[in-house]
Amino acid sequence: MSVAVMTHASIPPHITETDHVQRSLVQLRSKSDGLEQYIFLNGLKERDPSLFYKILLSNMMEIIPILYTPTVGDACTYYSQIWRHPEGLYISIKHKGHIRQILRQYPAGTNPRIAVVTDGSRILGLGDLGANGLPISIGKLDLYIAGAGIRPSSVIPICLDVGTNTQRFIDDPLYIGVRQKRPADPEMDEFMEEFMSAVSEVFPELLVQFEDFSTDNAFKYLDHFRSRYRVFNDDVSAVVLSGFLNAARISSAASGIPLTEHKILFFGAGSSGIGVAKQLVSFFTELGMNADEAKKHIYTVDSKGLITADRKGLQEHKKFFARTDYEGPALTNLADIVKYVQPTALLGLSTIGGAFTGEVVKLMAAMNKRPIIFPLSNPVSKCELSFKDAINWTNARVVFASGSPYKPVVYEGTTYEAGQGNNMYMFPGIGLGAILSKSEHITDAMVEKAAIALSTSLNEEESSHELVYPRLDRIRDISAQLALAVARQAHKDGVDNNSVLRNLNDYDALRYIKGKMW
Ligand SMILES: NC(=O)C1=CN([C@@H]2O[C@H](COP(=O)(O)OP(=O)(O)OC[C@H]3O[C@@H](n4cnc5c(N)ncnc54)[C@H](OP(=O)(O)O)[C@@H]3O)[C@@H](O)[C@H]2O)C=CC1
Ligand SMILES: CC(=O)C(=O)O
Ligand SMILES: [Mg+2]
Repeated sequence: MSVAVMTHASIPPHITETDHVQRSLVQLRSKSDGLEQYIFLNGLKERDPSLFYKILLSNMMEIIPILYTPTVGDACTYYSQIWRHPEGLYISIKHKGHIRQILRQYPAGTNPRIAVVTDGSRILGLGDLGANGLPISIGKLDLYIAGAGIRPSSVIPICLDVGTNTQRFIDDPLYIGVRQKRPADPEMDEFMEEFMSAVSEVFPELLVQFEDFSTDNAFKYLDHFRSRYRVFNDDVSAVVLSGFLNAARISSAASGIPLTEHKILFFGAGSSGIGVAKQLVSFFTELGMNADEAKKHIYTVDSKGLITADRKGLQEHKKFFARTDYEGPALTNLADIVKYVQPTALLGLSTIGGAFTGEVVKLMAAMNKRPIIFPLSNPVSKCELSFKDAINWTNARVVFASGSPYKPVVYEGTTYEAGQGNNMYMFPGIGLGAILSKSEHITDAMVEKAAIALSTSLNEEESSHELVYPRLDRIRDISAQLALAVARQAHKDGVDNNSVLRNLNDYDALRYIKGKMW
């Protein structure tokens, strides 16, 4: 119950809604530890949801890094220890065979529209956290609410509790999940079939966002379900294309190298690295290149080094970008790979904190007037490069965006701001656009158009500061623009079902979208 409607005599006379917002913020700020702040906010949401959302909506820059990356990484790591009350849904492997019945127990009369579903197998860059992964789904949905105005009653965080391969959790007496190893593929595939069919039947209007599945399952289940259900995978569709386009503009202005001649080195070739690389190829093909030409601009690196086609036992998802033009001994050291490739852009989606060493960054700076360096792994402990080092090692010439936020850095009297290349800019708008256009599926083109809308959303002030992503406090406006782009593309792809939105001009469509925000 919010303070405004509290009438009980136990409420002191001088408690007003306005000062209670301030009081709650003071309480939050009195905690120096991020995890304690997370626990406080989590308790506030349980006690007084309307106060929680009021505080969230008016203090997004401060609160989002607690509910989301980086602090949500700690909340996941320690979720079994900090668990206080039920939130979200746990669908367990033990429910296999009767998942429909479990879902039907969800409170009657609610009509969830978006579920973020994780199986906890690759939470941020923290690995297999099993049932501790639920806060990532909760955090993403808080962003849908804050960033795109989705009603809190329309979201449903789900953790698929199928086991964990992290032995220390299985051995931990406080671990909240089932104490067993993850099932073999056939059993997991059956479980996922049953879950997707049940959840789509019980909640017919639901859009499902897969989140933080391990590489193979991320690709497999997206491919498997996307033409049958309303589903997308946030990690495969990460936010890099839009930031890269803005960064390339800045870098090209200094170097004269046109966009179509950039060379992009992906450090990390998992679900995100490969997903993002494919988006870039798709974008280059729209500029007139064929896919073979486009992929020549992209180099990928995994834990074994530069990915080349002659490598034995190469996983399926790595084959498309495997280089056929490298001859010589395997290149395993990143500095050697940078010397060989001479990239204009270095993107990190590897989960390896600090992997972009002084040597690597200085090489990038020696080769490029404005090197593009995006260390995108989350949370901060897994980020390949800190903003401070990036600025110092490049004499502030770097064009930078990281997955988790960094504070501004002062270098020789000038203050520089880090871009936050995080898919939090994308999924709220994609979800809103998909819901409002009532689209049956989320096509690649819808995601790509959202990325392009994001890249063109910078205002003059942001561009003049050479930002590559807009400021977070404009996220509502940005989400509306992305939702419009998504809805328009859904129509072109023949998957939308809302003729009202379809027939409005852009001005009225934006008003319509904003009018639907909570
Ligand atoms: N900023 C954002 O918006 C997003 C950020 N991310 C972040 O990206 C990271 C990766 O996610 P995801 O792609 O799903 O994870 P995956 O586990 O699918 O991929 C990780 C990749 O990094 C490679 N890798 C691991 N160790 C090394 C190493 N020592 N040297 C070089 N490469 C290495 C792996 O190699 P191998 O294949 O050989 O195992 C694999 O290709 C996570 O930290 C996640 O938080 C993800 C989505 C969005
Ligand atoms: C941001 C995100 O989705 C990730 O790091 O996995
Ligand atoms: Mg993710």
